[in-house]
Amino acid sequence: MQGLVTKSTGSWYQVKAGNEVFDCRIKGKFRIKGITTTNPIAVGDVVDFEMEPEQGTGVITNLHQRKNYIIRKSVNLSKQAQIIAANLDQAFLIVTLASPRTSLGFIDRFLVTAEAYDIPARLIFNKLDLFSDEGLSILADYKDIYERIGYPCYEVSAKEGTNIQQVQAQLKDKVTLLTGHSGVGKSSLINRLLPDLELKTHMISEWSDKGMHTTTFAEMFDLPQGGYIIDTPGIRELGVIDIEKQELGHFFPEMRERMNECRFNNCRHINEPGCAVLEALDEDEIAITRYESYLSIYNGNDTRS
Ligand SMILES: Nc1nc2c(ncn2[C@@H]2O[C@H](COP(=O)(O)OP(=O)(O)OP(=O)(O)O)[C@@H](O)[C@H]2O)c(=O)[nH]1
Ligand SMILES: [Zn+2]
Repeated sequence: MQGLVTKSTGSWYQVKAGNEVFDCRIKGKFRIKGITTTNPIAVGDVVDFEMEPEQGTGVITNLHQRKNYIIRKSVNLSKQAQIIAANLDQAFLIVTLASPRTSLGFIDRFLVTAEAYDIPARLIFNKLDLFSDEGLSILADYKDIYERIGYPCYEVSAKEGTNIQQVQAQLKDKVTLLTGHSGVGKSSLINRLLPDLELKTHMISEWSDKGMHTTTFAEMFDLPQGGYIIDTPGIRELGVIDIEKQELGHFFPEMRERMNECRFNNCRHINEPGCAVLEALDEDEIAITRYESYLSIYNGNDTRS
């Protein structure tokens, strides 16, 4: 049978085929060229599996080719990576300007990651109900920075249900990763998007009862209007295997579209004469905050806030 992996604990996989869901394990080795992963199969994967009638569980026998996948780099130096999810159509970052504040550096690192994986990205500004007039004006500036370079933005209040339909409309028939650092209201927003939340809590406790619960890396939820959202509990930041310094500018759309005009084709856009990026920066065509993020990533400053 062919199915879609909707949840993974590292040793057990929940596989959806038609309207049925099966608990499956892996047999044999699944390797991906170039990286060593701690989990060979992830949420969003399409797999073939066979049922074992005695146990009532399945065995995954084949992994279908992935359109894309995102990973989390392990914190140690073993170069091991964990695949968080596969076959994404888009990724949404939930951000807040206050309580807690998402830094622009954090937003920009997320966007660079999405570009590196070639996954369209959008930003959701949550907690709209808390905004003062001053906050609203900052929000307008931020929206302008990001929409100008091709990242659609939404302003919502998960608490009050404001503008949730705009987000919902974008999710229809797509596989969407939702992410954001702790406290931004990701769970509250998911609750809004999945009216049938009882299902969510129910599934998790059922797995724990069966003793299958270890760490949940990611979980996929059916949307009532069609499509899926992927939640990544406890994952603060997405990792990219490796971005070469020379490549970094390609992952900033506003730099990408100008760098062919730089005098030197190996321009780093830092202090080179005839740099089209620096010129655009001078003329306020490129936001200074975006350029600062470029420099920060380029220099390997890993300030995570
Ligand atoms: N005022 C306001 N508070 C919100 C809104 N959305 C969420 N919150 C509050 O923000 C806090 C964090 O919300 P959660 O939904 O738990 O956030 P989370 O991103 O899932 O955070 P973690 O559970 O830590 O991962 C809670 O106290 C929510 O009630 C909103 O739109 N407006
Ligand atoms: Zn340049």
